[in-house]
Amino acid sequence: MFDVPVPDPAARAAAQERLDGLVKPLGALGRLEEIAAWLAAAHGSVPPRPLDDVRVVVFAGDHGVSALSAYPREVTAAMVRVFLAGKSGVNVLAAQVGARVRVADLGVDWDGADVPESVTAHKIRRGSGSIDVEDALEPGEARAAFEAGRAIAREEADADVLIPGDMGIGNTAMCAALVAASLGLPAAEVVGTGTGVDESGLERKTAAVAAALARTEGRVEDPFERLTALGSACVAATAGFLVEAALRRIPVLLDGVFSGAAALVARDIAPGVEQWWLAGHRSTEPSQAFALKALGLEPILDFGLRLGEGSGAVQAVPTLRAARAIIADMGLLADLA
Ligand SMILES: O=C(O)c1ccc[n+]([C@@H]2O[C@H](COP(=O)([O-])O)[C@@H](O)[C@H]2O)c1
Ligand SMILES: Cc1cc2nc[nH]c2cc1C
Repeated sequence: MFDVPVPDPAARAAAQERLDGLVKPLGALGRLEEIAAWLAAAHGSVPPRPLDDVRVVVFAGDHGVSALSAYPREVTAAMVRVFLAGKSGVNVLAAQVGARVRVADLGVDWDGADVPESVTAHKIRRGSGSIDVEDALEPGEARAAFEAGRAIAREEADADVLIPGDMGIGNTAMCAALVAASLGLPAAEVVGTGTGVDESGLERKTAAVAAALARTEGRVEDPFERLTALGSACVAATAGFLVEAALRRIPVLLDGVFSGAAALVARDIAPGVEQWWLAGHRSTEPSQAFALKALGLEPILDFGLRLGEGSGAVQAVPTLRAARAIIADMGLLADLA
């Protein structure tokens, strides 16, 4: 069991009092005020710390159901090299807001011989089982991956905000299955087009997710069993990363469908962790919408993004900085001449 801390209620109350006294009509900065109070509670200070140190960790892994993607399995490993070269979407978007990007290979199906040890240090396995016909992970691997994700969060514990990203061809089918199993939803409601499958691709994907749910029915109540049956090493690690971030009082901006699926499982493992999260953006995947609704999170941005990698969440960083700025720098009504 985890003793999840509660974001500081005194800092939240002090932030709210200051927000109410700022030189504006009461509540006129809307959602920005909510975010400012949330950030103050998470950092335990008014104003919150400047968000100078924002870090993205891209959890990479292959999936047994990669044939359900619009792109070939080999893209996952190739993209690890793109992240390292600084040329991915999230590298470029993170650079815009001064965020750092780290990639962690939890389960890519390659040897990655010439990538830095820091990338593969927490590797659990190569690929995962094809969840429509077999378990994703061997017994014990879900917990090992969860612990690996916790270790990664400990390595990044100086951050002011953490962002989980993802790279893995086929991972949207895995996410749909995890979300469906977590919330008791049918495959047809949660499966989306991922990287852009056509109508027949969507049918095949829905059938595979339905088969995965039928195969594992009755044994996915336990979150670690759910990760073993339907998840992957990278999503289990992300759940561990989210839990450890909350234990260390680090606020998190969730990204797309992969974040949402990991977050649902993390919340089942450690209830209360969701208080440490904001949803950076709404992705196009239906299972992300279900996950965010169940977590009580309203996305900050809605740009129709479906890239993953952490790319949507990094774009919400300026909004968090704006929320901090109002509380740090605006004048007070009481000082009006
Ligand atoms: O973040 C999202 O919501 C999202 C939606 C669609 C696709 N993706 C990315 O695309 C890959 C998974 O798509 P697919 O079609 O291969 O399952 C994976 O690398 C994700 O990061 C991500
Ligand atoms: C090129 C490419 C980049 C990605 N980044 C995240 N998912 C991806 C899927 C593809 C196909």
